[in-house]
Amino acid sequence: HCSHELLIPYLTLTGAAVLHTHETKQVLSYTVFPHLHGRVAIVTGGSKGIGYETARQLTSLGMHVIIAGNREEESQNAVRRIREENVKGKVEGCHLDLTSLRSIREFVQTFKDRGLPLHVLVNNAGVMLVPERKTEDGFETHFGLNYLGHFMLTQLLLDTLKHSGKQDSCARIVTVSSATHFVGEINLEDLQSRSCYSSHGAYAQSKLALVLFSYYLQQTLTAEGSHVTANVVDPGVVNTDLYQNVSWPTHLCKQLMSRLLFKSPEQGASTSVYAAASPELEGVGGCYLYNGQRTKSADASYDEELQRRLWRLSCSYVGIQEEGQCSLSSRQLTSQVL
Ligand SMILES: NC(=O)c1ccc[n+]([C@@H]2O[C@H](COP(=O)([O-])OP(=O)(O)OC[C@H]3O[C@@H](n4cnc5c(N)ncnc54)[C@H](O)[C@@H]3O)[C@@H](O)[C@H]2O)c1
Repeated sequence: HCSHELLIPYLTLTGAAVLHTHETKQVLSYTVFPHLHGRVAIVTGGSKGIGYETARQLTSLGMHVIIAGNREEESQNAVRRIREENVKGKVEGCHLDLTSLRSIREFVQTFKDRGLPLHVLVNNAGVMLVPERKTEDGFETHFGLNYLGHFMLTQLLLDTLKHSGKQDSCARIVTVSSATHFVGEINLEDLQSRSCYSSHGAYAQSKLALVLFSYYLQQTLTAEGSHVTANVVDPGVVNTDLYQNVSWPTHLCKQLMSRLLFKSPEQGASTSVYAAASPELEGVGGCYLYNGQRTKSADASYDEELQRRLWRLSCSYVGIQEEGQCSLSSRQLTSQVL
């Protein structure tokens, strides 16, 4: 973890340059996507950046989109801006703070109380390179928010997804990872990065964990014969606020080059929307998608033993039995982690 300090700036700049040379900054065409009227989606972190564009584009395809975010005003602004476009679907905001297991439970309860189906869950929210600090439940922030928060959210919504998916129209879980997962390492003995904290290593670990989780989830869904699919998306290098914590030289480079080399948020959301809505991916899960195409993820992400061990540990961290039932209260959980 501690030797990662230059990797994210390096990956960002080389990734952006590769993107530029291959001219892959196009927005995928949505005209081929079916109208999705009546289908319900939750987009975490849908108030800005890639998540906002994902929410906007899914709404324009006719979906009922719930923007799940931790900043009330930002979410309401996003909802207002999307509504102003006279889009075909419905959009609304709902409070969700992924750094709090209590907030995740409350969000899911509020959603379930409405009796709505759920056809698409986009696990998009994330932070990068935040200084060392803990979530409400005592987890390292990247691990707790980017990975474990989405792990918990997905687990709690799985029954609704399973009820909503049909044989010819599966419910879809779309999880946003990053090329940074290629340099990630999972340290099962120290998932909270206590022995040596590196914000770069912690971010990369959280993004690799999301890929491992998604693949294992797909295996269990297939084994059960569920009509739910799980795919992972790499949005590319996108001009968003995610880079607010990078070092000042990287920030300067980004300021100078982002317009030319980085994808716009709209372009960055293309693959998430593709994974959420494309007929080509009907019934297809367990893929790593980049620029609207299936591609290979890091070798470590296919390690089934690692997937299983991470899954088990994650279940114990959030107090969920492997069958998906809650066994521990938040209070027990906090004392266990701390
Ligand atoms: N921008 C890129 O180049 C890039 C590259 C690879 C992967 N990604 C991934 O794309 C996803 C979206 O990032 P972005 O680039 O749009 O960044 P962004 O900073 O614009 O958006 C992040 C979103 O996450 C939300 N969020 C942050 N903390 C939260 C919390 N505690 N609870 C709920 N929501 C919270 C924010 O409110 C925001 O809506 C992230 O998972 C990121 O890791 C981005």
